[in-house]
Amino acid sequence: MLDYLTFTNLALFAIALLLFYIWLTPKYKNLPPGPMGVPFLGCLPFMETLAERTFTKWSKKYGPIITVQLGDHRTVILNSYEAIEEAFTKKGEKFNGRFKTYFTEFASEGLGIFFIDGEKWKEHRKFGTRALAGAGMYGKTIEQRVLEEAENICHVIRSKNEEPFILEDYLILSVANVINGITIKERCDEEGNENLLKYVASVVEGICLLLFVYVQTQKHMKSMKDGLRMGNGKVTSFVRYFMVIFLAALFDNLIEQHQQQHDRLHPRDLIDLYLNEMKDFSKPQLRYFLKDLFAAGTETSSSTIRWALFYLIVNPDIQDKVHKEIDDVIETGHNGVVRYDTKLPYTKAVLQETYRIRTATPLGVPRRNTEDVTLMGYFIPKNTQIIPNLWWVHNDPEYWNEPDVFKPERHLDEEGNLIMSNRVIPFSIGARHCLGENLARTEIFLFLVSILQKFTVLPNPEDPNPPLECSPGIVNSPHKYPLIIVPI
Ligand code: HEM
Repeated sequence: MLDYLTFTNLALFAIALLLFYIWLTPKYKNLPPGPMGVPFLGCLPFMETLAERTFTKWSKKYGPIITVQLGDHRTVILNSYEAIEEAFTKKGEKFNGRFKTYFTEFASEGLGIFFIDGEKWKEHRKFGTRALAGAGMYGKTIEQRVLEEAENICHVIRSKNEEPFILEDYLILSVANVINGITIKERCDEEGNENLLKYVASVVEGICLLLFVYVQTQKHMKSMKDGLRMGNGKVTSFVRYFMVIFLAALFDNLIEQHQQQHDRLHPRDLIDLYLNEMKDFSKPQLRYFLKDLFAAGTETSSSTIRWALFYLIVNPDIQDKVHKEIDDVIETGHNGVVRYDTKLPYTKAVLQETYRIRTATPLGVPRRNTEDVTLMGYFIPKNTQIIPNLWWVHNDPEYWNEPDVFKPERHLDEEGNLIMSNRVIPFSIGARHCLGENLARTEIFLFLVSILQKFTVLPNPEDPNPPLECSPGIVNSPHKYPLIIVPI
């Protein structure tokens, strides 16, 4: 009898909860169609590890733009180039917001550039675009900085004497040091490198842990403490390095040094420029701005270089062609200087194919529409989470013949000239596309060419197949794999 009563009470409670949930959920007419979810979690229980694949599956059923409830968040997935273009380019003004979650607010405190919007974003975006191009700074050009770091990587490779080693550890530092050079003038010394390595490692760890589901369910956490205990304390250490130790200690010291030595007429780096140009200077805002540049620019670029090397290992004929093109074009042998505008169409096609086949951020970075808007005939209420499925744009067989095959030739015309396809959009599009796109393209190209100008990248005999599977998370990074790199 008691069991029967308990069961009835529980069932009534569940029904009441369900009705309450349905009552709470706002109803809109003409939303893009999509799958039904379950109360509170929405569609999260039906997601596979690689969210981009699940969205693509649903899109095949419901159309190129779909509504998916992810935990608390009403989300619209843009699953075709046309949908992304209409939203981010043609109606860009309305889609330039960033979607805010409990996590984004906690990680940014509403500062920096990545997670802000409105006038403050516009001002920092304008400033950041000029600063990352080195405009208005004294000293080396961006290209010189990148080439110095690329040379440094080549020294490291030589020092390994053809033994297998993990390139990633050095690559990520070199890429971070390029940003260092632009933002805080100096390359890190050995001690600085250690700090930087710890910081970058924790960012990477954090990025991997920020799996889709985790980000989407923040509101369901009992408390922040519970949230931070997830992942065996890794999230805690990530947050500690990310926000407290590294940010406050390193960046604040640097900002103060810059303030003391400030020479208005000779800005050396981004901090000097910031002190010169930004009307309402605030140390925390600058600290988070610097943090965003490091966090956004390290793992993405270094992963892309590693993917390119992995694909060249499994396609030695393609690597031979790259070597031949570099030899033919850069006349003075292995010490010849390469520039970003050096005409290496085949090598650039290899990179374009790498950007396509292993999209660094398969789902971009979620945006938010700042007002009610109609998109492809559907209504999208203000403050909806908007996710572009960049991975599918790069892998849709309607546009890419055999999308799983690495074919640089698909990006070349009959005369061997590079075709810049508007369907390869790893940096996203519109006014809020990647702020570091030019810097990233320059460093990825110059690092790759500098390495292949001097070395051949070989499979490791102990494990001849580099891991090519996509990894889940915000950034699609390759797994660690010891490379053997030998002089030509
Ligand atoms: C392969 C390398 C990279 C890829 C694939 C990449 C991709 C992206 C993507 C997809 C976004 C989101 C854009 C959007 O909302 O539509 C983004 C934003 C951003 N990226 Fe990158 N990125 C790379 C490298 C870099 C580098 C080197 C930097 C700077 C040092 C950088 C700084 C940023 C910043 C600051 C944002 C936020 C921009 C804003 O909100 O206005 N990225 N990136």
